[in-house]
Amino acid sequence: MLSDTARPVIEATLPLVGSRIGEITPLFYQKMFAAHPELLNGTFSRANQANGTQRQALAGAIAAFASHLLNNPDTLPEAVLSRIAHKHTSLGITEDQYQIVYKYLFEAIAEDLGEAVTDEVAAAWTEVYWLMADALVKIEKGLYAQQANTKMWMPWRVVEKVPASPTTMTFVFEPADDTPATPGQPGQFVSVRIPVADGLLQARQYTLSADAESTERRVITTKFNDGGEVSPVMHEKIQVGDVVELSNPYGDVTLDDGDGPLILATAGIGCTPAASILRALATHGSGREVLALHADRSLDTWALSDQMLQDVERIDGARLAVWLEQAQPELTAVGATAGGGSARLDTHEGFMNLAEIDLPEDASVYLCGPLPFMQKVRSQAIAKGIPATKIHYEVFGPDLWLASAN
Ligand SMILES: NC(=O)C1=CN([C@@H]2O[C@H](COP(=O)(O)OP(=O)(O)OC[C@H]3O[C@@H](n4cnc5c(N)ncnc54)[C@H](O)[C@@H]3O)[C@@H](O)[C@H]2O)C=CC1
Repeated sequence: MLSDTARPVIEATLPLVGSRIGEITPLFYQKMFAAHPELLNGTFSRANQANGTQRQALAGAIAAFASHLLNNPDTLPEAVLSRIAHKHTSLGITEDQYQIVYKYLFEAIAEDLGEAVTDEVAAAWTEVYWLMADALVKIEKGLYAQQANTKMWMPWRVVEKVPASPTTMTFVFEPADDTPATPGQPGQFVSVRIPVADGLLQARQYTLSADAESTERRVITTKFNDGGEVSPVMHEKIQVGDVVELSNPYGDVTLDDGDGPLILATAGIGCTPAASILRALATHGSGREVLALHADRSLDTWALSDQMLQDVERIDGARLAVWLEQAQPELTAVGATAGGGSARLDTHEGFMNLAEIDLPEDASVYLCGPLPFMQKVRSQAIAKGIPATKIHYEVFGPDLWLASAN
């Protein structure tokens, strides 16, 4: 916990650090990459550096962590740390890298804040940094220890590559060596690491979209991001037979093993964790009550629609409702695809609105989709009486929800 010496210093300087964190974090990354360019080869995302989301997420995490320490002196923000640790382990982050980050972060703080960084201020913020770093290292060691192997990256061969909608592609991989694979959990992701156009290695996280528990295959569904670095290579260059590097599966937004009702609310390519959860429930013959809700632009853009509809059909207690921005005269055909199950398919126009439907009592809610979608649907769920503690959400990429909350 924060020491009695550091606490008043953090209290006094948090507003200043908070107001300058947007300037400090880019300076930090600039200094760190100048000294350690190798960190951009396979560890940090060059795209998230270029578009500024990585530094916004770091700024948000630091501010959230320091505020938490002040407001809740006896606890650590477990949810924030867990999310970061799962992302770190999927990228193979090691303990010694925290020392590198410390050095350049504190150089950036000193340079930006100048004389305001007295020895006392530096010592107090150093304490905050190591409280956070040590907690992350501990969680990350635990996550690495749970794996079936000690490797960060393993070769997997593409055995299938099929479009899941006009802009999305499902890839199925099988192991390309005899490294024992860790079974994943529905809701988890793997990092995919490939060389991009100029030969630099870049990694991205993709949710397992089916058969998450398998050790024999990994299935992901990726969206083509025009102007992106990784998905265009995946969609246009990677072919069946090619070998790519995958991490072990990570991610803490996973299906709980209770038997209570579930609401899976997704939008766009955010459908992947829900598709994986539905597949697992169908495979295990689950008797849970499941309400799957999905929002998309049109029927055509809805990736994995057939898979989701078919799995909903296989789960006795499952229903599905979709919201499509564009009116779809052919919507009734959706039920037909799923074997005549239109009675369990409810269709709406526009953005998702929970006020339009009945929700099961006492349900756990899983959200995944663009940030404004998740923020709106979370508020709608709370307005319908679902406690915030029962609402889980998965953020693809740097966690800008945290940043936007500060
Ligand atoms: N959990 C996450 O962090 C996820 C993040 N994303 C991010 O969102 C980006 C766009 O994903 P796409 O699949 O292309 O989504 P999209 O832009 O096609 O939108 C999908 C659906 O989300 C809903 N939506 C979008 N904006 C909304 C708003 N302001 N209010 C309410 N609903 C809204 C609409 O129903 C829309 O049809 C991705 O590139 C990714 O960065 C996407 C999926 C999951």
